[in-house]
Amino acid sequence: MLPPRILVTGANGLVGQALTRAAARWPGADVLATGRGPAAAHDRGGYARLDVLDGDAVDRAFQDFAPDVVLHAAGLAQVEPCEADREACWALNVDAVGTMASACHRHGARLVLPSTDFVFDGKGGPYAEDDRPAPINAYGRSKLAAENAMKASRLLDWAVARTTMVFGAPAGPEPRLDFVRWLVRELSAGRPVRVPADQLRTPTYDDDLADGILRIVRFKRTGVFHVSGREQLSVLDFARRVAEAFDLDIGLISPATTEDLHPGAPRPLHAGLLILRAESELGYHPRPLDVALGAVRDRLGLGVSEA
Ligand SMILES: NC(=O)c1ccc[n+]([C@@H]2O[C@H](COP(=O)([O-])OP(=O)(O)OC[C@H]3O[C@@H](n4cnc5c(N)ncnc54)[C@H](OP(=O)(O)O)[C@@H]3O)[C@@H](O)[C@H]2O)c1
Ligand SMILES: Cc1cn([C@H]2C[C@H](O)[C@@H](COP(=O)(O)OP(=O)(O)O[C@H]3O[C@@H](C)[C@H](O)[C@@H](O)[C@H]3O)O2)c(=O)[nH]c1=O
Repeated sequence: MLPPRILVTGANGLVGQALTRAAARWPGADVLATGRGPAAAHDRGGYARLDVLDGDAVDRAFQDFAPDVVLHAAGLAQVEPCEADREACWALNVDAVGTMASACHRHGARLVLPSTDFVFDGKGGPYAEDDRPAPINAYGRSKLAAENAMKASRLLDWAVARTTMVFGAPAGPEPRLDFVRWLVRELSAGRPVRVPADQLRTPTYDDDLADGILRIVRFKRTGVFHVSGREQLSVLDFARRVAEAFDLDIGLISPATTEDLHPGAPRPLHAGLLILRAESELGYHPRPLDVALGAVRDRLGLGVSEA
């Protein structure tokens, strides 16, 4: 396909930054990164402010930039805040997706939405694309509703990329750290941490996720794809692997139950994603977990040579 014009929303976030970097590597592609505040880190391509809750601003962005593809990474990706303010969660995670799908339909653009393994109930993971969603918290319900809003829209050219427990090393101010950077910060400071031993996930390196999503675009695929790491492990075991990869003290990590840690916001326990479809149809091959953790260590300037 001809190099497309790609609009990224939520481009200051963890997923949005990775998508912007990956899109900018597409030879000839024109990339517009957009976000609510000032640009966090976009040294290639353009950046513009765009509040996706503002339908008029979304329309203007389509008129001005005329995207062929929208990678919609703006969202509320935190479980507790979604429980605490369900209206705000719904407005951003569901209504704004409907607005974006309508705009894409009117302007003939494709739409790709990152979603989550939290659309499932955690009784039977890791999950395949055609397993039955049954979310157990407000965040998961909002993401499933967003998926359904895309399916119900008149837009034909849409894709959902479900992922989980994304980690990386994004630039800029960090209101909320991902699991790996949070753990590295705590262990580096010598603080003990309690992490869930009863949750299974398939943690995902941000650059691998972005590669998978750009493959969906390049191969013009539609529908639901699972794009995550391939290794399923407990959050406790993941924490231990992080400690090993960063030469930190494993003894500071102790097991807890999800119920103890998150009394007001349940998580699916046996979750994580099967990526067979992405592997076979997109040639998506995420790097092994330890290689990904080494890459994060390098990106954070904590590699062996820098240590
Ligand atoms: N992280 C994960 O493990 C994970 C797993 C599964 C699915 N996902 C999905 O991936 C997407 C991105 O998540 P993330 O981890 O990148 O979250 P994130 O780091 O919190 O990034 C979300 C971005 O959305 C922006 N945003 C919020 N409200 C906005 C608005 N009204 N207009 C424009 N931008 C707005 C935020 O802007 P500010 O910087 O101004 O707050 C932030 O930069 C979400 O849909 C999430 O459900 C993430
Ligand atoms: C980042 C962080 C984690 N933790 C501990 C408690 C959590 O149970 C555990 C795992 O952290 P997280 O993966 O950030 O928790 P989480 O259960 O909120 O994560 C989820 O977030 C959703 C947005 C995604 O869609 C899901 O795929 C998943 O990644 O680590 C903290 O105590 N403080 C922190 O700041």
